[in-house]
This record gives sequence, structure tokens and C-alpha cells, in this order.
Amino acid sequence: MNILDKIIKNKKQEVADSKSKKSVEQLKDSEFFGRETFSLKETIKSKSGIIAEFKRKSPSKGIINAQLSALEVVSEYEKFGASAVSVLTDSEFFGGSFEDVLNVRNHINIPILRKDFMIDEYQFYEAKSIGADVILLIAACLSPKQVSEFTDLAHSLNLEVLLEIHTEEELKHINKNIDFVGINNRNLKDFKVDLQHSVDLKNQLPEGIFSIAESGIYNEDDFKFLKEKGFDGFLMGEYFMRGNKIEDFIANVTM
Ligand SMILES: O=C(O)c1ccccc1NCC(=O)[C@H](O)[C@H](O)COP(=O)(O)O
Repeated sequence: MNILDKIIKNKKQEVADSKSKKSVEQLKDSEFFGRETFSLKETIKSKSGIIAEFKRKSPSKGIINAQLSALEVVSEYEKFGASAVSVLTDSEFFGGSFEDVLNVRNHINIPILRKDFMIDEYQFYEAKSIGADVILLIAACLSPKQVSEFTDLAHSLNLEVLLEIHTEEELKHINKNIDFVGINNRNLKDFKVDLQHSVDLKNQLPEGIFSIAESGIYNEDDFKFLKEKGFDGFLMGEYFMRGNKIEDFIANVTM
């Protein structure tokens, strides 16, 4: 079984457990459910374009940084110009939690991407109830029909949608309602990173759609290369979670 299959198997069980503990109606009663959301479509252009991620570990890298507080990290991200923050809510494989999102929601005024593996409508109500603004759909885990239906559901909850693709085949998952297409530089089967592969795929995207380069951006040159190739946004986790300062990074890439 590959890593994505393992994650999805675990996620199905997790969602079933959550549903048995809290109904959608209860999620709708939460403090954040009715709040006005922040739009990444607005901040992607007005700020650095960086979606800076908080994650403690990952399947490809193991433990990255288990000590840091989500609030301290994302506050830095916001202060120094991130367009949005991405917060992992998967606990088993990434060491994240809903608490990480809940603890930061009232302290930052930029969009929060709930980073998880969305496979069930219930998770969209969950995302809304913890104060997320954007959700991720991963083409490798979903059919084009599911992507389309989940996009409509997300929009009905005022959540924006980032669709992640990695192969030419997955271009078929794009529909006209998607807000952003993320191209993962990392192959989730063997974890190899290939920026040129993403650029080649980007050239096949529909005209005018926001494009986000995801994963494996390890230095200023990687960022500058992808920006020069026309990407609008950049999802970066490990680089910042290992202690590299977003302040210095942004200063260097905008010089
Ligand atoms: O990164 C992994 O090991 C991974 C494995 C299986 C599914 C998803 C995975 N990563 C999720 C991500 O999207 C990254 O956390 C994100 O793009 C940031 O990547 P990086 O800057 O390389 O930390």
C-alpha cells in the first residue's frame, strides 16, 4: 500500500469516529462557523504569494520540528508578509490538530488553509467550524466528480478551494469553479522533487487560473525560478519549520 492509500484509509476511520462524536448541526453551532472569511484571492496578489505552512512532521521527512507553537510560528508568517498560512490538521501523519487552527484563528488576519485529506462532506463543515478560509482537494485521492461536488459545497460555505495536481492525467480534475490549482513539485509515491516537471504542467493549465507551486522549495533560487515561470503562489513548509526566517527569505527574494 502506498503512503496516500495509508493516509486515506486512516482518514476514513478518523472521519467516521468524528461523525459519531459530533453532528453537522453541532459543528454549525461553533463560534467560528458564521464568521466572515478571508480571501486568498485577495492576499495572493497584495502580499508575497507565500502560503507558509505549520507542520511538525511529514511522511517524507519524519519529525521536522515538534517543539514550536503554532501561534508563534504563524504570527511571524503574518508579520513578515505571508499571503496565507497552511495548518496541518492531520494528526497521525503530520502531527497536526484542530487545536492548532483554533488557537491561532483569532490572532491573525490572513487566510488559513486547513491542510488535510478531504474525502467526506463532513470535513468541510469541520473546516468551517474551526475557522478555516481555504481547503485543499488532492486530485490523486478524488474523482473529477467529487472535486466538482466538493468545490460547490466549499463555496456554499464561503471556503475557497485549492486543487492539488501532480500529473497530466490529473488536469482532468480541474473545473471552472476551482479557485487555485496547486502543482505539487513532490511525487507523493517516491517523494522525488522536480521543479521543471511542475513548470511543464503549469504550461497546460487553463488561461488565467491562479497557480500555486507546492512543496520542495528549499532556497531563494527555487522560489525565484518558479516565480519567473509565472506561478502566483508558493506553498512552503519544511524550509520555515526548520528555523529559516520568513523575514530574511522575503527580503532576499524581493531584492
Ligand atoms: O510531504 C510529505 O511527505 C507528504 C506525503 C504524503 C502526502 C502529502 C505530503 N505533503 C503535504 C504537503 O503538501 C506539504 O506539506 C506542503 O506542500 C509543503 O511542502 P514542503 O515545503 O516541502 O514542506
